[in-house]
Amino acid sequence: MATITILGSGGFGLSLAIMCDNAGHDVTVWSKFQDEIDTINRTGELKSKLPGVLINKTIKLTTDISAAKGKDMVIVGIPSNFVRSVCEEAAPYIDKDTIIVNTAKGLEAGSLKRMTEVEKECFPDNIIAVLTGPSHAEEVARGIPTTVCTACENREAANFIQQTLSNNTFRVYVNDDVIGCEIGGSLKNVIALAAGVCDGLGLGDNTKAALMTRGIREIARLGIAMGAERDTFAGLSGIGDLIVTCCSMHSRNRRAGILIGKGTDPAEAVRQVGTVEGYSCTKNAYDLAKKMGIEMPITEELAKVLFEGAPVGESIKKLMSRPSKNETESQFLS
Ligand SMILES: NC(=O)C1=CN([C@@H]2O[C@H](COP(=O)(O)OP(=O)(O)OC[C@H]3O[C@@H](n4cnc5c(N)ncnc54)[C@H](O)[C@@H]3O)[C@@H](O)[C@H]2O)C=CC1
Ligand SMILES: O=C(CO)COP(=O)(O)O
Repeated sequence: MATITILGSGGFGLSLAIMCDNAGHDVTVWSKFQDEIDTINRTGELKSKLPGVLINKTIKLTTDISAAKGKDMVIVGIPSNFVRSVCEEAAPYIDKDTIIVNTAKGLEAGSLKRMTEVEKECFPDNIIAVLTGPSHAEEVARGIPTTVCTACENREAANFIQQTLSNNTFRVYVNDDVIGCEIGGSLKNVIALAAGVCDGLGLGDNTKAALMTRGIREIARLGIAMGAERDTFAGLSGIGDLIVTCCSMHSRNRRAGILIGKGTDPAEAVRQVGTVEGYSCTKNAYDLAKKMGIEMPITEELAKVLFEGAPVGESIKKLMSRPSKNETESQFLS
């Protein structure tokens, strides 16, 4: 039995809490918002985040962040925009031997840092790991078979996370490539948003296959330039998460994209859907690509659609009329 505090009572935090509680771990969920906890206590669920899923009564719920003290593992389940502020708030209470497990997918605005880099700044003495992969909360919470991976510079800690979180319906692989796992997990949201736009426009399956295939290429191109391993992008955190997010109606990124494709203003589409990590990640990834001199044509066009009012039709035309390429020669280079 492990002692685990999950920061964030959103869909993913709650789904992991249910899974860990079912596996016999001692689980506490922290929320910044008393109303989320009151709603769960009153109704047994949090319909706004995880409709139709009952939250185990054995899970402890609190707004007191000192509940992160004395735990084997603290799982960060907060949208990326708020990871730094929540981790700074938690830092005084976190013991040095607690393993921090990041699940947030995104890059920090401004600094363009990965989430585990942000967390390392907040918890300089702790081991920081990432847990990522194709894992929609709606399915994790219902015990639908799911595979993910965990990456950490400390192999012993990664093995501990694997042993602690694996069960009959949740299979955790260890991966040694922290950068690749985080970049794949964060940037697939950009491509999923674009895939949603194509679906909203009523484009075809060929289009989506093209977007996913060329999308993982440009994600890998950026990731490799940052120090990631090429193979990682063919794994769960890369193509695995890209497939589920581009194809599932659970995906908020895809759903926001569908609204945009049907003509809703991008900022309004995000407002309607809620947590749409791919929105800010498109800007952050595009800024990072420019800074590093990496070509990311789909990300660039999506940034223009989302933030500069570029017509989607023009962006698609531009992508389709780029200079001819040899797929083999240009594999990860352009
Ligand atoms: N939902 C999913 O299927 C999965 C989500 N993730 C990632 O997990 C992270 C969290 O996503 P979800 O749980 O889906 O989000 P969500 O929208 O369901 O819930 C977000 C939760 O974060 C907390 N929160 C929001 N604003 C906050 C603030 N200012 N300060 C402190 N806490 C705040 C609240 O407890 C809120 O319920 C995201 O980065 C997402 O990409 C990763 C894998 C799967
Ligand atoms: O990361 C996810 C599934 O692995 C969740 O995707 P959305 O944020 O698009 O819902």
